[in-house]
Amino acid sequence: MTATRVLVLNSGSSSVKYQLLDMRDSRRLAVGLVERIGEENSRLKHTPLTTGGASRERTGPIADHEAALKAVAEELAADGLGLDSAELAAIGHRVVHGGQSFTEPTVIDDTVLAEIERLIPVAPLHNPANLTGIRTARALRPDLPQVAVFDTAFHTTMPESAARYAIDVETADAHRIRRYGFHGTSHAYVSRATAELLGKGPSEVNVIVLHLGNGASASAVEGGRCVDTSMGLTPLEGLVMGTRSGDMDPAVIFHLMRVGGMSTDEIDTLLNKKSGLIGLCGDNDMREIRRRIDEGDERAKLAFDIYIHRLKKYIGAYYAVLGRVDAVAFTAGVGENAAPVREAALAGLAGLGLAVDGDLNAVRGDEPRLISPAGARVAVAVVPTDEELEIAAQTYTLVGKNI
Ligand SMILES: Nc1ncnc2c1ncn2[C@@H]1O[C@H](COP(=O)(O)OP(=O)(O)O)[C@@H](O)[C@H]1O
Ligand SMILES: CC(=O)OP(=O)(O)O
Ligand SMILES: [Mg+2]
Repeated sequence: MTATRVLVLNSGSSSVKYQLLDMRDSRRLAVGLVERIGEENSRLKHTPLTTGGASRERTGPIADHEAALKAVAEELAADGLGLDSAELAAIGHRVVHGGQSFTEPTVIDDTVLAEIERLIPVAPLHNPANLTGIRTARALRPDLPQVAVFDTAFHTTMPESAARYAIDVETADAHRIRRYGFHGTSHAYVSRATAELLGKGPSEVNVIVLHLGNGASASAVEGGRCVDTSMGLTPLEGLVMGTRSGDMDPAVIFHLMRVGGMSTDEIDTLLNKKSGLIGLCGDNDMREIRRRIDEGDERAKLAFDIYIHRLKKYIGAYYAVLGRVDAVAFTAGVGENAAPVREAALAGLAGLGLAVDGDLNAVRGDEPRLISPAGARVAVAVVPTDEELEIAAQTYTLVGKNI
């Protein structure tokens, strides 16, 4: 029997998303999510897709990522899809920061683990969770190839003019300070799917991809290659996010230290966890913000307006970077679901050939779809991302090569 299954683990700071796929036809056998890890009210939702069985939920405290993965392994085993299966070919892991060391999916050994660990200071919310996922999976199946697929990989094609900060070159190089970019698996998948939606090959189109989840980033993709993206050394730069500030004058930090008396760690927490939408209005979920706006809440409205203003600036910037834009693609939790965000982000941009059709924008669905009016100069699309499928495909291709 040939092993054709891949388990994908996407470990976030407080969650794990997972999928088990059969790569003969990219079919999902099981999907699930563990959220609020480390809190009292953790939740595991597991959906087996082979048996037609209903989703199962576990609630109650799940202390850490190791406990989360063990619970996931138990749920899979209960459906006869356990990690001990001979049909499992590999486990694919999302790893957020690969620095300059990793530009391709990589089979994980001790050296690779050490490098992911070395990069923790530049992805403090993400790399530790990714590492725990890898270590736990390795302990459960030491014989199986474990593959790391890096968020940063797709952005390594950025030219130096976009990747470098305008700071002293020697200092930057000594500390490997440059713009790496993140969510690359999503930007790669969505830019390709957008080309397909237009009936073209990836090399034929220029696309602005707006990945708007809890973390959010924009990218300019020219003929299938990333030429700029909004996140930088860490996933803090760029757009306004659920809990992160995105762009601001770096002198705000000196000011908070000198005048505000805050420590480095306090400022780190402020900008990564207590800023963005949650810092502006107390909520980071766009659904809740829209509900509050409908009730006339001024703070929620201001938070929304700041979010949209930043998004619009990046759309304009990447329009200029690309020169010719064939499509703008919205993706991830907010991009796929929040019609008012899409409408507001492109409002007033008809002069650039950008517009949203109100009726098409209101349609919900899981398939890639156009929301621009017929005959528009630039296509505007909603393209659901699938980081797990992309990670599975890259993992399976790499493992196939190594057999
Ligand atoms: N129906 C919806 N309407 C508006 N926003 C939504 C909706 N569903 C999800 N979201 C937004 O999507 C976010 C999560 O996006 P997701 O891509 O899953 O993020 P992450 O992978 O960073 O956890 C939520 O915080 C919420 O703001
Ligand atoms: C890199 C990053 O911001 O990821 P996420 O959106 O999953 O937090
Ligand atoms: Mg995400």
